[in-house]
Amino acid sequence: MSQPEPRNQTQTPLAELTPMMRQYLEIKAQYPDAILFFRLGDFYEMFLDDAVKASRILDITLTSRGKGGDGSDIPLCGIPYHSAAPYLAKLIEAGEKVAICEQVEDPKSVKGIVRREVVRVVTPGLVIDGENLAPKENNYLLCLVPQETAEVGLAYLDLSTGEFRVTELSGLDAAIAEIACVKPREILLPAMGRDTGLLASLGPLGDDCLVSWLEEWVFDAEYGRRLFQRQFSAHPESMGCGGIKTGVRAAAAILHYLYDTQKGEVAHVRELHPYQTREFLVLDEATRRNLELTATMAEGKRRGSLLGLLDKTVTAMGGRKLKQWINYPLATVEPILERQNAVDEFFRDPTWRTALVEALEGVYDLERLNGRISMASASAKDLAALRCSLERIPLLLSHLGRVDAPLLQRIRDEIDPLEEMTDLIRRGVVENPPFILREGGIIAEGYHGELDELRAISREGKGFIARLEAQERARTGIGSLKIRYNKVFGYYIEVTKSNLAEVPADYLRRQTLANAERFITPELKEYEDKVLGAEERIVDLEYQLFQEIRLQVAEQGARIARTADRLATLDVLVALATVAHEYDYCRPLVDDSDVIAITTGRHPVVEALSPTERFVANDTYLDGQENQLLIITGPNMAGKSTFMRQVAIIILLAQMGSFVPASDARIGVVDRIFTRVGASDNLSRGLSTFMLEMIETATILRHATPKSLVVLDEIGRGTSTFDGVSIAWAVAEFLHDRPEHRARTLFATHYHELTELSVTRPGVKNFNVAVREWNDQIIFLRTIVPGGASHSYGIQVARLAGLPMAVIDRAKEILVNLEKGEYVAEGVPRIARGKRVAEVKASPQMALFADDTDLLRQRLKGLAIASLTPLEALNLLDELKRMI
Ligand SMILES: Nc1ncnc2c1ncn2[C@@H]1O[C@H](COP(=O)(O)OP(=O)(O)OP(=O)(O)O)[C@@H](O)[C@H]1O
Repeated sequence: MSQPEPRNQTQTPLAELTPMMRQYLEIKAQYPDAILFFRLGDFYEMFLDDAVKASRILDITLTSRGKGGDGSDIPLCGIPYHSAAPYLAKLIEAGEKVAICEQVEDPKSVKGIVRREVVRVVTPGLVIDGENLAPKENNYLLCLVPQETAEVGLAYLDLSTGEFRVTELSGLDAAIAEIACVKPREILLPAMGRDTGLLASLGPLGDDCLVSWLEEWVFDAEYGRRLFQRQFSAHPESMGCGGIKTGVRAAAAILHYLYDTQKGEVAHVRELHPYQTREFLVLDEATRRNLELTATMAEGKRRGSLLGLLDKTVTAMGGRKLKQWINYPLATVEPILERQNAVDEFFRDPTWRTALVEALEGVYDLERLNGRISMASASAKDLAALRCSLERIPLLLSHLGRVDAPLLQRIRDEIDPLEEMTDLIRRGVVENPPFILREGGIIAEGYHGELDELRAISREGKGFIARLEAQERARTGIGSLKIRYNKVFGYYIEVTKSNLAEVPADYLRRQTLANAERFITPELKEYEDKVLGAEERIVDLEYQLFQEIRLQVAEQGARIARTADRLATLDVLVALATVAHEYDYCRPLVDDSDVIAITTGRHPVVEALSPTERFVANDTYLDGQENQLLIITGPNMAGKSTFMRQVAIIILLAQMGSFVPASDARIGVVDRIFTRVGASDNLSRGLSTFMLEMIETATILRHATPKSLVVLDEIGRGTSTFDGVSIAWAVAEFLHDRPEHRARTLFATHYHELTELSVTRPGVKNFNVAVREWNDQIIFLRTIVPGGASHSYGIQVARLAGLPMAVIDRAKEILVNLEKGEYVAEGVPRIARGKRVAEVKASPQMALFADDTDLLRQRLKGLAIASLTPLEALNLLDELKRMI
């Protein structure tokens, strides 16, 4: 959804419009690319093109209001302001921006038109309200600053949590891979990129999110420094961003956009984390997709992906952190071991894990609560949720009393119980406050003296009325006398017509009804003022006190953020231990060697998704030397792809700090995993399957290092057999022979010729996936065994797939003849039997050919070879040749 062109809202001259419409158009002109929610009393109204668009998206009635200067109706639609949230969510979900324009003066105190201002622009990348966000997903706004010659700058922010990161990447391809990993909801790009086809180079990534173009001056380095100063009170250099100037410009542009849309401070965005992708195990876009790390390839679902399997986290923060760990596995041994030690400690003690999970279960999304609190949009319910969460901390800490793993010790020491804050909210806010802030009932009894007094008056007043009623009944002797209340008259005494004679002289008449009269007394009036005044004051005071409490909590935002982060890490570590225990994983030995040795490894997702079918485990050994490149042959459907993916996933799991699905594993840390697997669905970039395959292969050959893992699945199959074999062969040689690219490689192929590489290349080893033939059927054993496969069994697999028997039989005939190298005159494989033979014979050409053969035969039969001279023999040969 790229940003629409600014529209010409109306041709009407401003002077001819009503003052309100003029005000509307003036404000709208400042927000041409947003839908303007224009506050009119209890409604947000939308006009003109906005109204047409919004009524369609929201499925609400489009009406019209007055006339424009040209006499045409002005389209209009509106939504009630107090229930705007779901409508807003729907527009954002549809990729729209919404500018919220409020009345900033009290209409009662203004003559003429009330002043209005846009107080906030909500955009898909800057959503903070819980109901618009998936709990376990981040909501990122990303900014990309491409450069011709230097590094590309990239920064992204989740405003709902305050997470803000920045990096630089070499080239647009690397940046695109990073964008695919971050999956932002909105991308900011420099306006100059409009003319250079920047959006087109982003391909489908640009279609999945809103693209907003920012003017060039926003990216000015000096302006960026000023924004850093305003937000962080620091220079980029002191924040570790000295070496990434383009990255800093991207981050600063995000700050600019934030200020421009939020109109207020965003104090919870208090840190910016610079990072380099090479600090992590690098995975390109295709590899992430192929390995189905966070979404399945076919449907893009979380369920069925690695994330879906591992996600035993119980907090939303933990869920998001786990996804980050999968997206950014580590690439150095020390921190991996640190996580492993922690997982190991939990792994050994299921009871302890259960206790921790129970304690964590009561913890709400502290990161997002913190964001809303700091942006003053948190409700009293949010504060109560914060209190509930913080109340779990003492219990959690008591469970972490004795921990050995240094990471766990750090987590324990850095989780801040924030007792004084828990105490403040407990004292200040009632246990279960209402959602609405302006109707009272929020602040707890005993928190504020004046509030308590006012409440007593209000309560007392009500008691007084009841007593007064009894007293007046007794005084007047009118049993049916009632004291009532309505909004117009306040409190009054009602006496039916039949009792009017008994009314005392001090009653003042207020209203006459058909069969009753209403009176007041000075005493009643005095109490009324007190009670009603108190109730109004209570609501105001409660709101003021609530804001004070929220502000005090906001001041501790940094502490809440740190605690939230540590709790999230704890949640992930416990989840990984739980998975390891449930699926019987082992702790891998992770080191700096070149060895990848896996004993009885399994594919974690395939294994878990088909619990009825036994998953056959396989060993793997790669060392970059004698076992550097494994050629894996075997029939279709045998399990080659599954095996190779499983090796890649086991490495990734190990580098996340997780245990792995194997009985034993040693993983020499890998710098990048490359995969070239099957046909990609990326045809929308306008490339053919083969072209794409070759582009991906080219990338691999350029970037693979001896520390990388390369997975190649049937490369070359998108072209003719001879071309395919040649390319596959040359690629394998390249990866073996070039020391700088000697990556540990798994190479699955149907070209059995490739197994011959092992004769001349010492690092190449052949393996195949074992199958057994039985009664012309094929049974998949799924075990990887040394040696090359003898057959492809493609026809047997086709039979399993249900191809008609006629086709299967015919294919077998053709295969036999192809294998014998027999061809008919036209180069078609010679046919032993079958229908086509008869058809061929019946054709006139072939009949001619048959006659010639007979003639040839007759001529040869009649020859007396012994009596031929050499010259006659030569002439005869010439004649025979001409005959055919
Ligand atoms: N080790 C295993 N144990 C049990 N089932 C397996 C195993 N490996 C693979 N499978 C199952 O076999 C099916 C086919 O596996 P896979 O796609 O890996 O075969 P392939 O050899 O790559 O086939 P093709 O050459 O046609 O791409 C998978 O759907 C998977 O469920």
